Amino acid sequence: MITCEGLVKIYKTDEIEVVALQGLNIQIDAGELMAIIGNSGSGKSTLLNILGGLDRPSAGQVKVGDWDLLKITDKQLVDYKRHTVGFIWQNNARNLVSYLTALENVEMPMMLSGNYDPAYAKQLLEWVGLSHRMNNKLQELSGGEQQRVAIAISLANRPRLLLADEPTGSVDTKTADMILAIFQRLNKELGVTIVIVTHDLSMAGKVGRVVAIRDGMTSSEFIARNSAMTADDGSGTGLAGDDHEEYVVLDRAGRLQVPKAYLTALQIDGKASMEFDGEKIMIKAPKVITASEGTAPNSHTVGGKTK
Ligand SMILES: Nc1ncnc2c1ncn2[C@@H]1O[C@H](COP(=O)(O)OP(=O)(O)OP(=O)(O)O)[C@@H](O)[C@H]1O
Repeated sequence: MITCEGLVKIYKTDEIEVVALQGLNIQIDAGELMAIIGNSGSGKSTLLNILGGLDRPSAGQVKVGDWDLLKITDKQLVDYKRHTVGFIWQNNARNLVSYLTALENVEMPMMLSGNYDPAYAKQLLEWVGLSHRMNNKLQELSGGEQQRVAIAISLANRPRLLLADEPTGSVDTKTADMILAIFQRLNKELGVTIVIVTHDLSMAGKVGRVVAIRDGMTSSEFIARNSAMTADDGSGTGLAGDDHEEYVVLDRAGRLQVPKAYLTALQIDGKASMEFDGEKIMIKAPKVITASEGTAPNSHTVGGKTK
């Protein structure tokens, strides 16, 4: 459903340019429920905003279904946001109207977009487990309940893709589990593709695939073997355990990102030597060549003279 290839996003301000995404590749299948993790500033929200049509890519390829988000016109983008994608933020509930009921809050955007469907509004609140709180004013609901109203609203336009940026960032563990269970149900029963950006490793650990972003590029991927992944292997993500297999991501040109911790441990800086023994590829610190050792290993001789 989603294909990003060599995706670049550059933010330009008066004096500086920030390269938020530098040639990111990612493929997300229709009907997938997956998570994106990464340190602060790695480009997660930038990616999500581009996929949600809130921000424009600078270069590369980004396709969602039949939509090409690099070439899309402003008018088509409005259509895309209205019909294809739903968005959930950490503090979504802030955008809700406190003196309206939960149901009225779901109905209102439906009315504004000309798709008023009261039966569907009720069904959405049932899906998020709030049928008993439908007629309560928003201010009477807890933070977690308000976030569930926000999830119901994000589905009001029947999107095929749901993007959630830190959806459990400001709720307790029990509510976070409940929100994840709602996502799992929506994914299974409605077939909505769901992409979650999160810092919450326990949440990431409960989905089938997790993609780690580092410095604006996809660096590694964790695929579930069984269910949960919680153990920290020291690789910096805290995700690889017995339950998930970690893979390094290679782009089309064969480039990969080597974790900084590995490079530091081997004091590799700028150059490395690479060997292939028929089964494995080994990356090592370059051999230090002293004057007494003579010719450098990467030089070659032509016509008897060293070049
Ligand atoms: N509107 C903007 N203008 C200029 N720079 C920006 C803008 N938005 C993001 N950036 C920069 O782009 C980089 C990636 O930011 P982004 O918000 O995508 O990271 P993130 O991984 O979501 O971080 P966090 O987890 O802290 O939200 C950062 O260096 C950030 O400062």
